[in-house]
Amino acid sequence: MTDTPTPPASVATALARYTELPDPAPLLALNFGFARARALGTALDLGVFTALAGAPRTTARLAGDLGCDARILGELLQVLEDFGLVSGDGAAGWSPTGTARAYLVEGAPAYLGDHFDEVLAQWDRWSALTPLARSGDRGGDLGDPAGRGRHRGMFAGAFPLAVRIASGVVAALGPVDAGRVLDLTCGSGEWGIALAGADPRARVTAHDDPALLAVARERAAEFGVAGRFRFVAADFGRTPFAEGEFDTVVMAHAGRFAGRRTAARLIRECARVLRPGGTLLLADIMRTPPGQPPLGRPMLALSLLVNTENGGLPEADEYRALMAEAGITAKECVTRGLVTALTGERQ
Ligand SMILES: C[S@@+](CC[C@H](N)C(=O)[O-])C[C@H]1O[C@@H](n2cnc3c(N)ncnc32)[C@H](O)[C@@H]1O
Repeated sequence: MTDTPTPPASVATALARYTELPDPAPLLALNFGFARARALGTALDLGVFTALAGAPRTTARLAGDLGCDARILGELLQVLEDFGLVSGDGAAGWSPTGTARAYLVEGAPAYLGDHFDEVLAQWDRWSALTPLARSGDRGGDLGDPAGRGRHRGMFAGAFPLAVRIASGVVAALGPVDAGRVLDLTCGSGEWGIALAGADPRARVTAHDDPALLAVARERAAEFGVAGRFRFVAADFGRTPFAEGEFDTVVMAHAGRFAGRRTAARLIRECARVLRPGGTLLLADIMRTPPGQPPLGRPMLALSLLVNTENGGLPEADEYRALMAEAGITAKECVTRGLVTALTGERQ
């Protein structure tokens, strides 16, 4: 046996400057995160998961079917295997894993590809984060009322995620007597659907832009509650609703995109159309829900600065203050994952 030679003292000292440092692996993963997102986006663009869902295919066959270069597609499939999204191999055939079948195959009820597309479409805006950080000049249109309907993939495409949370929050709030419900800026309608599911007598008015209402209508039908829904397209600045018309009003995920001034206006509108004693359910991602871990909140806060003109993550107490100004007394507070729901009673 030969002894491993001891490096000269000067080499050992120099080496220690590199080996006795914290593990850099998390930094490398962060730095390469953009490539992972792009690889998933390209697999969705090409329709890889949808094509493989029918029957396993070899790399060569899939390349022919999708009109792709077999070498690059082969490497992409290896990456997707590494992500846990396909299994098999290039010669015997690839198949989507359970996660990919559930969320990445077009036509699946929980398909998230439209939402992911819209998130990836923020690429250029995020690439300009450095000049934004220097100048502070914001300009994204994600919260701009004029841009509504353009972000259908972002909002309606997230239904499979949102309906789980909305149902969980409604269940956590306990038995509901929702009555006449208004879901203001309802998106794909998950909150109205959750309330209609919890209260078989609830009748829901779903309000948004026509493009989003078409999605809400389909989703309400999917859940068998469309017969208790009506759909009202209107700008939230000029709604046709009467004073005190509703027992329950939902305002979900609107304030953080729109900014404080518009959120205050929306909460005043909720108060106006609620009957005295009626309930406001205000759900949003809030900055620091008491006793909750941050999860992805800091990144979402940054995303609102990148993608909206006025948006930002609000504090629950800011919403409580806006509710109080509008004549609504805050009551319960429930957090599920990233979403916090405040309830309040109209005075
Ligand atoms: C972030 S989404 C929230 C959707 C839904 N409430 C939810 O919880 O998923 C905001 C919604 O507000 C709608 N919206 C934005 N500006 C609007 C306006 N001026 N009038 C009516 N709806 C508007 C958009 O179409 C979009 O569906």
